[in-house]
Amino acid sequence: MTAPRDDTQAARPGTGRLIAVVGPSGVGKDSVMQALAHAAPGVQPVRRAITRPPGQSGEDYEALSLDQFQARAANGGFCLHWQAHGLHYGIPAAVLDDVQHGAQRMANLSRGVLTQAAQLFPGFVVLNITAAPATLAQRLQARGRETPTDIESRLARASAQLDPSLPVHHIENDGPLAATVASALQSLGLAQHDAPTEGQT
Ligand SMILES: Nc1ncnc2c1ncn2[C@@H]1O[C@H](COP(=O)(O)OP(=O)(O)O)[C@@H](O)[C@H]1O
Ligand SMILES: O=P(O)(O)OC[C@H]1O[C@H](OP(=O)(O)OP(=O)(O)O)[C@H](O)[C@@H]1O
Repeated sequence: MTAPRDDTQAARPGTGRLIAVVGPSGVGKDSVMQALAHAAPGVQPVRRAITRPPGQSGEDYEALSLDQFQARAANGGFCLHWQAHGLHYGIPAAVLDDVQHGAQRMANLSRGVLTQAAQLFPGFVVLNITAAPATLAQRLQARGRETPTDIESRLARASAQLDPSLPVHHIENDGPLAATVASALQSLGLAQHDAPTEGQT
């Protein structure tokens, strides 16, 4: 079953796009997305479904059991889904409908589904965030959501390569978050607009 389209996010057909935010674990994807959403309210983050226990820190997600996730996937409830870190992740099918109707959305995706996502979504772009390995290790330890063993395996996955044919904006997040967000806004063309204007539907 598909949730109804969120018309508060709708713009004009032909203007929609999905910004895929990618990068290694701990690089700052969720932090950058939260700050971008604040700075550009017309580009809201996607709430992912994840087979992660509820109530863990970080992003706002829909916690599903494996059975719930698999049933949702079988019913066409996701436009994209993948597995990583021993978890299943899904992007609601309604997000594709929203973007096809002109909305701008951003989603934390696996680098492994970018080629598929580029074929599905109109206006598809990638925001690839990088940071030094020592920065990643320090941030994952400080975040404290994963065990030391999980952190090791996340760091081992850090250097996944991107398909060179994708439209990619590269951003470094080794320095202050505000500087990274300013660069991302500039690179994505969101620096001066995208705040909803009065009367806009
Ligand atoms: N520029 C930054 N400077 C300092 N800490 C940061 C910065 N960006 C993110 N963090 C912190 O690093 C940790 C990992 O960030 P997070 O957004 O969860 O990364 P990801 O979603 O890529 O795994 C969090 O504790 C976050 O507060
Ligand atoms: O294939 P990759 O590009 O390596 O990505 C694998 C997964 O890692 C991230 O998950 P999650 O947000 O749960 O972890 P993170 O916050 O530690 O990055 C990302 O959103 C993917 O779901």
